[in-house]
Amino acid sequence: MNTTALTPLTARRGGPLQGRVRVPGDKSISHRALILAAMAVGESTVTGLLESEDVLNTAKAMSALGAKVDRDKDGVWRVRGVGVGGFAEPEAPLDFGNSGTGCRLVIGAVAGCPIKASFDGDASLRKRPMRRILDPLEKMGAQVLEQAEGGRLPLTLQGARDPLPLEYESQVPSAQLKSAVLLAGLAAPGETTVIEAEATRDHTERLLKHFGAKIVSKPHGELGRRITLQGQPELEPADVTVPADPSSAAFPMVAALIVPGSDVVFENVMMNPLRTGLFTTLKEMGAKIEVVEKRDGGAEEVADLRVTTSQLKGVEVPPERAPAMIDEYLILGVAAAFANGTTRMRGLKELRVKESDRLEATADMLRVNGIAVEIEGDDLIVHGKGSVQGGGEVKTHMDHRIAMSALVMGLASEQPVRIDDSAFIATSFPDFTGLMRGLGADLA
Ligand SMILES: O=C(O)C1=C[C@@H](OP(=O)(O)O)[C@@H](O)[C@H](O)C1
Ligand SMILES: C=C(OP(=O)(O)O)C(=O)O
Repeated sequence: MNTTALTPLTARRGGPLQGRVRVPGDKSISHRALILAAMAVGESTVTGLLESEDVLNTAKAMSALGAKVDRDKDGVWRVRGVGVGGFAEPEAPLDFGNSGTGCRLVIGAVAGCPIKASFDGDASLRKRPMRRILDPLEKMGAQVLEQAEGGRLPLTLQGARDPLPLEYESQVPSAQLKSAVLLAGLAAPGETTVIEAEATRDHTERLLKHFGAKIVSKPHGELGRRITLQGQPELEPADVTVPADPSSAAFPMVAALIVPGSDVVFENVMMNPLRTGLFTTLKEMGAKIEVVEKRDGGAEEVADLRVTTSQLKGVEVPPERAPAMIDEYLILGVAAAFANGTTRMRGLKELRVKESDRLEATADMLRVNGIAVEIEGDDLIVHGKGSVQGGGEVKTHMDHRIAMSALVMGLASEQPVRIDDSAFIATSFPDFTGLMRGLGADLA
């Protein structure tokens, strides 16, 4: 990513948004499909892979670790895997750019192999906590040879020669942490168990099953899961079809809700209940989101959704919903700004350790555009007035979701909204501006 030259972009109020769109493939599933295919024996295919910078960095890492990764002319990805424990030592440091998911999951996968590998990322990723995954991985036999302060990137890991299984009670609600331990556990004999107090997205579990692993997930306590993986399976190659990413759909969806006269159909959106917290919240706010058709999309249920402009009202968002919408609070902040009344979003601690401090960033994005916002502990409180003044310039802090949220806000605010840099949108949604312009958005 070229971080020297900034590429600002401005969103202006215009006509209604209308049309039928399919947003790109789910980012979480795309990373996992590549990693598991690289750990299977034989050739897997991935159709509908999200071809964004984050995912392409994972694809490069899989090649550097010895898998054969190719893209057909028709866009299908073919991965010839090396088997569990079979990664080769990479010649150069693995660079994950802006991607926490790619980096943490691959560290987990490498931790179970007897190789040394170095991991790095951009300035945003270098600030993010890695100790949360390194602690359990060290218990499984991996050794951290070099690390920046606090266990951050860049770091060098010696994977375990004889990986140990682990029973791990996770202290943070993080699917990346759960996945790192499970991927390391693939190479360990016996059972590796992750206990989470609050269930997080379960794509790793679903895909592990799809690739032939034995894995059982049971309820644990009121909100949690206990997930047990049988180690040392021979993963079978599989075909994965990636559904549309609900976290990407969130941006044009909120745009359709707040731009007067809009009517947009979103095709094939993944409806995994551990990802649809935003849809639930928007409906509670009065959003017209209609399920046109539901289908079984293989490992995940998918639906076509029709979204029409709606007058929204403020709501309270409970903390236990956070894992099912952890990446959606920025765009929910925009919806809340256009709602009538106060929206209180509770329990947002994890937002502080994403690509940026998203709790502060959401507050700043809204404040520079005339919205009254408070942060109380881990809660974000947005005082919506039914309309937004706009006119602000939003700092994006190398964070794609700030960039897209601020642009959506500008499509319905009285004055245009400008972002300082649109480059990082490419990490998760490379054709965001093209898709939005196709619906009628004024982005220039
Ligand atoms: O596992 C994943 O694919 C992801 C998990 C979440 O991160 P955490 O595990 O850090 O909560 C989320 O924010 C990220 O965009 C993708
Ligand atoms: C937090 C995100 O991704 P990652 O952790 O993979 O950088 C995100 O996409 O919002």
